[in-house]
Amino acid sequence: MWVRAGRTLRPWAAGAHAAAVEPQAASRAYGVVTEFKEKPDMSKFPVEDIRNFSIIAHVDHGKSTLADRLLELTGTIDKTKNNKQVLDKLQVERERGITVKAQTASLFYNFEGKRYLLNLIDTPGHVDFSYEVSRSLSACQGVLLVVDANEGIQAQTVANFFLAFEAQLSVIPVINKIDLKNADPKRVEKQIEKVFDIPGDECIKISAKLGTNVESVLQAVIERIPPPKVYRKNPLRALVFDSTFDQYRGVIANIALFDGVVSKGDKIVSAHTKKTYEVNEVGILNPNEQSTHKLLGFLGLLHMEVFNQRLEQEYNASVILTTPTVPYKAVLSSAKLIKEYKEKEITVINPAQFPDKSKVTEYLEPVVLGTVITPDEYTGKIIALCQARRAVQKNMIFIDQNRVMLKYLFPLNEIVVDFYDSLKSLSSGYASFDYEDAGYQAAELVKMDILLNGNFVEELVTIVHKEKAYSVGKNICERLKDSLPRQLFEIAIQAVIGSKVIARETVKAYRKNVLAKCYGGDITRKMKLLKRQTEGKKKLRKIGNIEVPKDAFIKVLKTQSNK
Ligand SMILES: Nc1nc2c(ncn2[C@@H]2O[C@H](COP(=O)(O)OP(=O)(O)OP(=O)(O)O)[C@@H](O)[C@H]2O)c(=O)[nH]1
Repeated sequence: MWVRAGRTLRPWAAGAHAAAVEPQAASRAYGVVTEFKEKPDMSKFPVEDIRNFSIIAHVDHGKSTLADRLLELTGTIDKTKNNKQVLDKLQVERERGITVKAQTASLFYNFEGKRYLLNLIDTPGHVDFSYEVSRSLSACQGVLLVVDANEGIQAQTVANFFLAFEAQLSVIPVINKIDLKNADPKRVEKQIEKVFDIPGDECIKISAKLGTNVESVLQAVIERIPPPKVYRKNPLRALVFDSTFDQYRGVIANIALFDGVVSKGDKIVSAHTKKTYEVNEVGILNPNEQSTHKLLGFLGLLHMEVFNQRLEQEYNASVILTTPTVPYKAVLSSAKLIKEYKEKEITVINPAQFPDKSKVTEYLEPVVLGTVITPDEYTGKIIALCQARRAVQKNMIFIDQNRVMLKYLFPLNEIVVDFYDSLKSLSSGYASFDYEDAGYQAAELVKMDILLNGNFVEELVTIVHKEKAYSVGKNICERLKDSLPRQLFEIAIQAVIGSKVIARETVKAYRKNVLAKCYGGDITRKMKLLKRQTEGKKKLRKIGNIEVPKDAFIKVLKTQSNK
């Protein structure tokens, strides 16, 4: 349910109802929803007939396709061949065929003589976007856990299941793609029993693509997921689980209603900021606007490239990429710094502000508990990869005859750039990965600067583990050398810790043939021309403005943590 509020707020009420609902207007605005024959009066819609649920799964296991079928079955959209990932509205989602942003849709479904309101939140499956999953879950009472009948349980299936389990949500296992030639739903059912302790007969076997058995999914949502607990007589209490920005209408918030009602004209207060807003509109469909939610940096290379692409495509913005960083902590020893920061332990997000070792008792780095699920044959290579990323093994079990589940404690900075890409490439795409926050651990860290002809490249300042500083520095210099276009002057690339140069590469200058027009053998004239060229280059080298192409940064980042 959406509501438009004041200049600044338009909440989407997943939990209960809102008073003023204009679904016909919404259907015109967003183009995918057919008009309702009658306007549902949401203020009277019984709370016990509402279900808030999410679809969670590993990437590509078919969440968006299942969402399409559910939208069709409930008459929310017309049944046409063009309904492919209808909830994936962003241009970048359609181009890449993945869900990036959690989307919502409200469905009405008649079952056994009753009309139910089913609020569906489609979530991204790719590991870089898992923060969207946990936020969506906070608005739900249950989930459909979709598992591919051929691939079986993967790392994000496990991670998402535990997010739902810890949030005490009802979990409905759905085995999808049973139409595939290699589908083995029985094997997947057994995996679900073994790993999640859910009785196999609770699994619903479907083909989202063909629509086979999808109706039983809707019925299970009604029968197995409880309605939200909302007390309409209490004062309004709601959780904002997403927000977007419309340049004409302001901030739009998606909310799950816990108590009370929200109506047009209401004054509402943000518990966090204590600011007051006025509700201007209320509805039940999620619009198409962009999120302005500022992020936790990028959560992986795909996340970075997708956001870059979105900013360019949707806002025509030119983007400067910097090295991804994680929030480090420093326990200060310098009395001056403690006074300045007013605390002893500080969090450092900008590497440029990383305090020097002489002013610090210890540095701390964030760690995550990672889950890898892989066919047994790749286990050796994956263990070596994890060790190279300073990870510590916590567990290793066989989840069926030839699939292994590994648990490792990783320093976050070792996986944030390209661990996922490396894992995929060394397992021919078969291994899957997910991770969850596991606090901080002490670490020997240093700040490394990159210099081009003596000038700092701000985008490439990096915090690295002491043990890896030399190889990371060398790798960045080599990568930059390969990606910087040659100039008329020589470029010195240096990796520096403090005043110590730890790696160096040189991009040779273009050599213009100044002797081209100098026919014959006047040696003194030739010497003069060459001397003038050398002096000119020296001058250029000092003042030369070295343009670093944007893709050079991406190339550097892609391989940086492999070494
Ligand atoms: N054969 C078959 N293919 C399916 C089925 N369901 C989905 N697919 C295909 O699987 C691929 C992934 O489907 P999506 O619905 O985009 O998967 P997703 O889980 O939403 O993926 P993300 O949005 O990236 O997390 C697409 O090519 C679908 O056509 C099914 O039941 N059978």
